[in-house]
Amino acid sequence: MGVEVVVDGLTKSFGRQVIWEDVSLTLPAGEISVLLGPSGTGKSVFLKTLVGLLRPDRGHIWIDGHDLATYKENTLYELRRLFGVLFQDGALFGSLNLYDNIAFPLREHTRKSETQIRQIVMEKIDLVGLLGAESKLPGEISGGMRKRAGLARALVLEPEIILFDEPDSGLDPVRTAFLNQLIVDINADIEATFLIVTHDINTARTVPDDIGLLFRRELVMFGPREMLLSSDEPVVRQFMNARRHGPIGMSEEKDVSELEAEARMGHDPGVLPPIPPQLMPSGGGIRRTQRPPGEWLAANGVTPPEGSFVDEQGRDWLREYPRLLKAHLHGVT
Ligand SMILES: Nc1ncnc2c1ncn2[C@@H]1O[C@H](COP(=O)(O)OP(=O)(O)OP(=O)(O)O)[C@@H](O)[C@H]1O
Repeated sequence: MGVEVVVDGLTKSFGRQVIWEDVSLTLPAGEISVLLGPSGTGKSVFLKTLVGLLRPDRGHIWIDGHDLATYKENTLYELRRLFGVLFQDGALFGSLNLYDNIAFPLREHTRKSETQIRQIVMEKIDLVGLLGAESKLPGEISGGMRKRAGLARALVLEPEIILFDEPDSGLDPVRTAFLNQLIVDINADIEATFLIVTHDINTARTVPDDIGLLFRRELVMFGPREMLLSSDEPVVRQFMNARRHGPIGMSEEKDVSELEAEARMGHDPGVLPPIPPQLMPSGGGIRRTQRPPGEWLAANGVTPPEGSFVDEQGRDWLREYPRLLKAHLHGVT
């Protein structure tokens, strides 16, 4: 099971440029969280700060009773092993084949024999669907394959927390759908804590348990997926539904005259579109940390729009989920 990450009052600036201030959130153990925000709001800086590559100005990052924000470099090294990171381009070594790339952290950070390493590497290669491609160089394979190889490498040291920096960047919609399914399946399997930075609104709407949104140097909202998908807070409604109307403009913020013009026309949060069902693990399982569809909405008295929780095959997950859960529990006991 992954670990909880508690971020408390985190602030980061470069010189006089404040990137974000007083960010507080909890990544629940074993859950999938997504961090959103317009370009340049500091999502990558947040990931780098979490993993200890950048030092925050203020605040705390609590993991297992340790505050990463105040750790000395030599102890940080140990704590960093809790993390697996999938960088945007996979960050593979161009001169090493996929096998050696994926074996690299094991050779660097463990004393495992080559036989043990082979077993782990081949298991991860199989998990990400790259069997047969082990001897290829990164330059010889597609961007999607490079990301999957990067994911295999992020998994070999059995991390408790996995950070994904725009896993869907540069991928076509079909490859993105496959990668999202892989992410959900891996979460179901290893139950680590996941944080995904993405611009892909479909990923943000269907994959996570929790969503956070950075805007104007602060964390506007962080909470259960259904809370953000049904929110009428203007910037959240605009971003979650990819609309032009709202506080976010072409460059990061709309200027005062644009906002005044919109205000004169009245606040228009737009009609809330149906809330899609959450992506389920393939193979009919349920993730241990998954919440039943509609749970947050019901607990908070929010009625979802017509057509919510219906998938592309016409299945209504408000009805489907309890059945699946029952079958799952019977299968387990
Ligand atoms: N090492 C650094 N030194 C100085 N400024 C930096 C550094 N790293 C990032 N920045 C600045 O921090 C700001 C946020 O950058 P970041 O890459 O985190 O944004 P982002 O939200 O991930 O953007 P995008 O969605 O476009 O990838 C930018 O203005 C960037 O120039």
